[in-house]
Order: sequence, then C-alpha cells, then structure tokens
Amino acid sequence: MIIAIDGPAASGKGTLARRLARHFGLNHLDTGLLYRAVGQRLRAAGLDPADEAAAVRMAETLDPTGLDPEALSGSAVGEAASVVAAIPAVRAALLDLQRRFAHTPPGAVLDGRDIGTVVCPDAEVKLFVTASAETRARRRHVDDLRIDPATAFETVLADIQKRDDRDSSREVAPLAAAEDAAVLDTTDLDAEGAFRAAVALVEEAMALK
Ligand SMILES: Nc1ncnc2c1ncn2[C@@H]1O[C@H](COP(=O)(O)OP(=O)(O)OP(=O)(O)O)[C@@H](O)[C@H]1O
Ligand SMILES: Nc1ccn([C@@H]2O[C@H](COP(=O)(O)O)[C@@H](O)[C@H]2O)c(=O)n1
Repeated sequence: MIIAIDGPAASGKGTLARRLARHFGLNHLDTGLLYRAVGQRLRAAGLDPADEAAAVRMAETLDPTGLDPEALSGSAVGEAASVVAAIPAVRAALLDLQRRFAHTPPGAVLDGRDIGTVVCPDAEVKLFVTASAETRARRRHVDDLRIDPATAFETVLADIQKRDDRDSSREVAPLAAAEDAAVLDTTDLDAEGAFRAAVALVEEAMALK
C-alpha cells in the first residue's frame, strides 16, 4: 500500500505520516528532507539556492540515506529548499528515488507537496492535510522558540505564507491537492484527533478498493 500525503508548510503532514506508517507497518519518507538537503548543501558551499546548475549538481549527487531532520530543520533551510524545489531539473533528479522508495515492499507513506499528483499518482490513498496559516504558524512558532527564544510569531507567519505562495505558484509540480485526495483540515484538531481522522480516511479508501 502507498499512502500519499501532501499539504502546506507545518500542516502536520510529517507528524501524521510517521504515525500512519507505524500504524500500518509501512516505510516512511519525508520528501521535504530531500529538498532541504539540497538547499543546505548549497548554503554550506556559500552558493545561491537559485543557482540552477549548482542546485542540479547537488540534487544529482545527493545521498538520501541518513539525512538528519534536526540538522535540516529551521526556516532558512526551508526557504532555500523552496527555491531549489522550483527548479524543474532538481525535481527530475529526485523523482526516481522517491518512486523506488514508494514501491519497495511493504509499501510506504510519503509526505510532501506533489506526492499524490506527480510522485505517486497511483497511490491507493491520498490525503491533503491542511490548516489555517495562523494555526500552522502557531505550531511552528512553538518549534522555533526551542531553537531561538527570540523568534517572533509574525516572522514565522510571514515565512510560512511566503513559502506557501512560492510552492503553490511554481510551474512544475506545484503544491496542490490531487483530484482524488481526501482533504483533512486539522485547524481544530489536535495531533491525536488528526491521526484518528486520517486512520478512518485510509480505512474508508481501502474498503472501496
Ligand atoms: N494536529 C495538530 N495539532 C497541533 N499540533 C500539531 C498537529 N499536527 C502537528 N503538530 C505540531 O505542529 C508542528 C508541525 O508539524 P509537522 O512538522 O508534522 O508539519 P509538516 O507539515 O510536516 O511541516 P513541514 O512542512 O515543515 O515539513 C510540530 O511541532 C507538530 O508536533
Ligand atoms: N514533495 C516535496 C517536498 C518538499 N518540497 C519543497 O521543500 C520545501 C521544504 O519542505 P518541508 O516539507 O520540509 O517544509 C517546501 O517548502 C517545498 O518547496 C517540494 O517542493 N516537494
């Protein structure tokens, strides 16, 4: 079984994907980490994330094993990831490995922006996880305060909105719900409520197969 989970920044898709993978005995891939790793490699080399040739080189030579979510967290890396993710050749370089992961037994939960639309259009289950920008920023602000206690809520909200705008408006594989995705709005759900709702949606989708 392949479960595709897409949604905007800080919507809770990663949290949900990890729990669903555990619950259904599937592998899990946070595809945002791939774009974050490319962005981070460019930053570490002192290069501009918009440098297309360098970004493609970094994507083509990326070792996807052992990426450290902690080291790749943070808004600066997220911003760089969003810039490299708008480059079609970067996306092309990362496509095969995502598909291979998805199709490796026993199956997988992948979360990102284009899983249901591009990476795994034939996924048995597709969820589009969302929440209001203010709610998402409040959740991410809690994360960011642990790294920098001086982080302002308004900065987190502005970063999220900027990233959403870029991810939704790019020409290739924009952030969008697949036509056959079930939309799960978690604005008024805590993580446990979102998980229960998602399990029900997965079981409903599988019962129809
Ligand atoms: N339903 C929920 N209610 C409250 N907090 C939540 C909920 N789901 C996730 N969170 C918290 O919100 C924050 C963002 O969640 P998470 O990292 O899963 O989002 P994401 O969509 O994967 O983010 P990114 O786009 O950065 O990959 C985390 O601190 C997580 O614990
Ligand atoms: N399938 C995906 C996954 C991610 N991106 C881009 O990477 C950025 C960081 O992703 P997070 O999930 O870790 O926030 C994101 O803003 C996207 O630009 C993508 O394009 N496709």
